[in-house]
Amino acid sequence: MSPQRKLLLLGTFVHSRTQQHLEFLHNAAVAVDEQGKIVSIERDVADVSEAKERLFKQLGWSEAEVDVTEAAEGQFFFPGFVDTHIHAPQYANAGIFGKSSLLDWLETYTFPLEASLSDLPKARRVYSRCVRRTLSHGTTTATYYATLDVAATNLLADLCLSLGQRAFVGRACMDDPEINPEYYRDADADETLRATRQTVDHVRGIDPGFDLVSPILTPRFAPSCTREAMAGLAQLHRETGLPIQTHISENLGEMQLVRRMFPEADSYAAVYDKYGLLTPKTVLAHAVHISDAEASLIAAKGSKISHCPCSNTCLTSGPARVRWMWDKGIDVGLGTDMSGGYSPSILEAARQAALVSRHVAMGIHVPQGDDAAAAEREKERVKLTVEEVLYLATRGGARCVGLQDKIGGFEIGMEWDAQLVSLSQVSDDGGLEEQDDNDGFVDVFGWESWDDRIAKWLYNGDDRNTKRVWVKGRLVHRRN
Ligand SMILES: Nc1nc2[nH]cnc2c(=O)[nH]1
Ligand SMILES: [Zn+2]
Repeated sequence: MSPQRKLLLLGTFVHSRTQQHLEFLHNAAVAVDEQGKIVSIERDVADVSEAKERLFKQLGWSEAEVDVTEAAEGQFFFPGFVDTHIHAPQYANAGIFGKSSLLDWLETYTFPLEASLSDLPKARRVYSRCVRRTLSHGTTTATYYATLDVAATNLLADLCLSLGQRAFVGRACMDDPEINPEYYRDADADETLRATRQTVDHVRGIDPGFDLVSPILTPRFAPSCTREAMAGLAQLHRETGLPIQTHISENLGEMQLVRRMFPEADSYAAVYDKYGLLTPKTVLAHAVHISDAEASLIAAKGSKISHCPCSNTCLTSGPARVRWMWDKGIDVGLGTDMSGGYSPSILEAARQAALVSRHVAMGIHVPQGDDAAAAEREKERVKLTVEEVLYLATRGGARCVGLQDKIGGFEIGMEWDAQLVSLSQVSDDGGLEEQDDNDGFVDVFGWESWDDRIAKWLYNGDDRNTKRVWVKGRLVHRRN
């Protein structure tokens, strides 16, 4: 990799200050060192060239060693998105799910595709496209499920590193002979653990500090795993401190299966707890149907939830209740869960999170009489705002994967994982400014507040608005 250059970014910066509030830094200057760390943030800079000169002097930098990017009118810098749950091999199936729901979808579409990626050239095609595509949508950190195949999983880690995406890469573990098809399963728990260790060792070899790419222990979901495999992975977690990801309570048929297969546990969450998998470093995808007691258990264990609204709709799994999870004190991030969800975009996931929360609200029954007003208030409360879903997409996701001190916002000492967003400027005759012709369909007339511009981007934006993407200070995607 060529040595990285220092960066100076100028213009408007937008990020989450809190769960409810965005912060806008206008006429700001952000300096990033060659390690990709933010070393200076100045706001309300009156004179750009004066500020440049002063900053370079302060930092001991010379102009020649710095790449300067200035956001034009209508553009802003935003933190890179964190996808807390995505299946890289399934990228080839994005949009293909028909009328299926989870268990038949796995059997019909997913297991055959995943198994076929033991063909390494095919895996390379799918994985490199997946990483490039998600980067182009502003995903600077992705928490990936790969497949059973160690070589292909290791290849995904290699590609994340070379293409510059921050990633957690999990070799999917599935050793239960009943649920997993014969053509796509581990021989036994020993094989699961051996193969997992091979991927852990590989990633340690290519990125010893796990600075950009880290392994993640990945029991696919309880029905896919024997008790021995789950307990073995939990032991590996205790030895290595590596994070864990799995699925929970996505679908009613799946939950029935769990009840039948694990009669020793009171609930789905209790299965993971019994075998040592509910930890502060565990990300649980979906949690659509968890009970109050399960949510309390997850909160007490400090485990996180990846909300996957697009997938939960596509596979008719159900509407997950983010406000309730937050009330319980659980950290929540967003997952595309592609190809359970059709889209590789976290902006789309954020939009869908806002919409699904409205479906949750519409499902709240308003009784006649004294309780009506309280029910109406609750209906309002469960709806997620623009600010809240963008928090989920950035800082919320960063907390889920333990990177809250490194990414998700613009603070001195954090790393420059960011995107430059551009919205089309409508000219006086109702056309577009020339450079904006290919900028998607967010039209800004000029009278909108910054809050309104961000809302327009959330609801109508796409990858055409994402002009530059950086991870750890490295430019990893650019669109003209
Ligand atoms: N959405 C989703 N749920 C799962 N549960 C077990 N495997 C999967 C998967 O690949 N996708
Ligand atoms: Zn999933």
